[in-house]
Amino acid sequence: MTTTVQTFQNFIGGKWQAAREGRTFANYNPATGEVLGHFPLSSTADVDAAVAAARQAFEHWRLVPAPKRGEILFRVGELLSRHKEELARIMTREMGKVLKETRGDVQEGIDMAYYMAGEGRRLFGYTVPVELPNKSGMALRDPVGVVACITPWNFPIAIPTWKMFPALVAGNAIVLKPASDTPQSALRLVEILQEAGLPEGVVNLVCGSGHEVGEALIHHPDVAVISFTGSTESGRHVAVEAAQSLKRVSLEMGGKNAVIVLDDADLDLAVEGVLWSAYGTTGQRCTACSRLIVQRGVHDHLLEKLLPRIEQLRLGDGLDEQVDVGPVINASQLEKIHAYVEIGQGEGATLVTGGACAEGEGLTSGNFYRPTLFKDVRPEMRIAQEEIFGPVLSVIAVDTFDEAIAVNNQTPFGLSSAIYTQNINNAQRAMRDLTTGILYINSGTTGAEIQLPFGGTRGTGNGHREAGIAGLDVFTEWKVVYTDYSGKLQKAQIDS
Ligand SMILES: NC(=O)C1=CN([C@@H]2O[C@H](COP(=O)(O)OP(=O)(O)OC[C@H]3O[C@@H](n4cnc5c(N)ncnc54)[C@H](OP(=O)(O)O)[C@@H]3O)[C@@H](O)[C@H]2O)C=CC1
Ligand SMILES: O=C(O)CCC(=O)C(=O)O
Repeated sequence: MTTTVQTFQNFIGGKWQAAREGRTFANYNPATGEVLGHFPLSSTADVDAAVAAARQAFEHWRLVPAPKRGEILFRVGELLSRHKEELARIMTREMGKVLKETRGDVQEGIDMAYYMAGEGRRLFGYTVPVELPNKSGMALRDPVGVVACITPWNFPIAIPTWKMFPALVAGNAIVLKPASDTPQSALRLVEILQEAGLPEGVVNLVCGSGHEVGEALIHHPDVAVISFTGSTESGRHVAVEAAQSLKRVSLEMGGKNAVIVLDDADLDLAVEGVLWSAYGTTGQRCTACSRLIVQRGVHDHLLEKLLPRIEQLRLGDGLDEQVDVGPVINASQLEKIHAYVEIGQGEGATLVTGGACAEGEGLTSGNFYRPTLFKDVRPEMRIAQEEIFGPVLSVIAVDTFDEAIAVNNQTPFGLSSAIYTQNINNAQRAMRDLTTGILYINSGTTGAEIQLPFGGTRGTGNGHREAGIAGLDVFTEWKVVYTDYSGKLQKAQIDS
């Protein structure tokens, strides 16, 4: 039996169309190696067309009252809910994480749609008293223009929605460039936006490589904002290049997140949090826990409890509801993970479990890596400093809480941290002293909610945040308006 593999298109100016040069690329299921579809391998000409369409649409969209823009997003939320299972399955096939997780990914998009729909009736600015009589002053949020959203493969629906929905409710138009590993999820999301009634040109989708499509967006003079999530290496490049034209850039990049377990912790609770934040989503979350900083008093006992749980994790195709851990995204990521395992061994860390590709029934055609645990890791080792983005956890033993705080803070990243303690004083100190964008007390390092700001310190970002009210900032320009209704030149104006 032959099955035909579908060829998909870009979405530009409200029309589905092939790449102008007619090129395509294939996308594969990381659990099975199956070809999922052919997608446009776009060039600068496609980006130019998409930006022109967005630029034109912006002039109308910015004039649509924000509550009406919000109503369209509300419909998007309803459509995403209706298609949740279908979207989750597309995502699991494209990037491998298990259905529970891809359902959660769609749910984040739904939450963001409803949250930003509400912002259509707020978009709060502020008014303050001014110095002169018969004069008022207010600050308003204006849209910025065309926003380029460049997104990674690990949250193929959620992350595009974190960027697009605040940008849209604020009145901007969009060009989305999805990761080459997950174009179909983005394509289906854009179809839903179209079905919800978004006017043509307001959202455009251009598939293709970072080196061609991404570069063309960074350098395009009509792109006002670049909202990027991905690796530190690519993010730094985006920032450097975009600086030439003083483009606004928001960056969400890597993490080296830690769970701290103190001597007074509830160890059963800690095991649960560590297990799922380290190995859930195959460790491929920017918030994944890759360091376990544990006080020596409970070190051995914690590892005794954790090890069997790691070894019991079931690997396989994420479409199987019995599976706990799906594949790694692609072969080059598999190689990178294994190279880090060799680096860890070379540095003198003790490999406790894992450390090899997984074999066995149902695993031979996919990119599976065994959940891996290192102990005797020192904070300065590369496996404790660099982002691996896979199922590898490094255990660092410490003597004191002070030492735990110092170790947590001594990496180039600062996205998410967690602490397990039953002592309120320790929890309060953690809130004060851990230099992290997100802190969890008595739960693991993952599970962000969209109504609060998301992002990190140090090399994780460049100071911006996604989600919550803060998520509107990069997509809006403050405009201050003074109105003088005295009808005459006032004294303070003459004095100044
Ligand atoms: N802090 C956060 O919020 C999050 C951070 N991440 C980080 O993302 C990384 C994993 O994602 P991954 O997709 O591998 O990251 P990449 O940086 O490789 O890719 C991210 C996006 O950037 C594009 N891109 C690549 N090179 C360029 C370029 N020169 N110019 C413009 N765009 C480019 C990619 O396109 P293409 O796919 O075609 O290469 C993709 O769309 C991890 O490091 C992870 O920590 C992930 C999720 C959340
Ligand atoms: O679950 C979370 O903390 C959100 C994670 C996320 O967005 C990511 O890892 O890319």
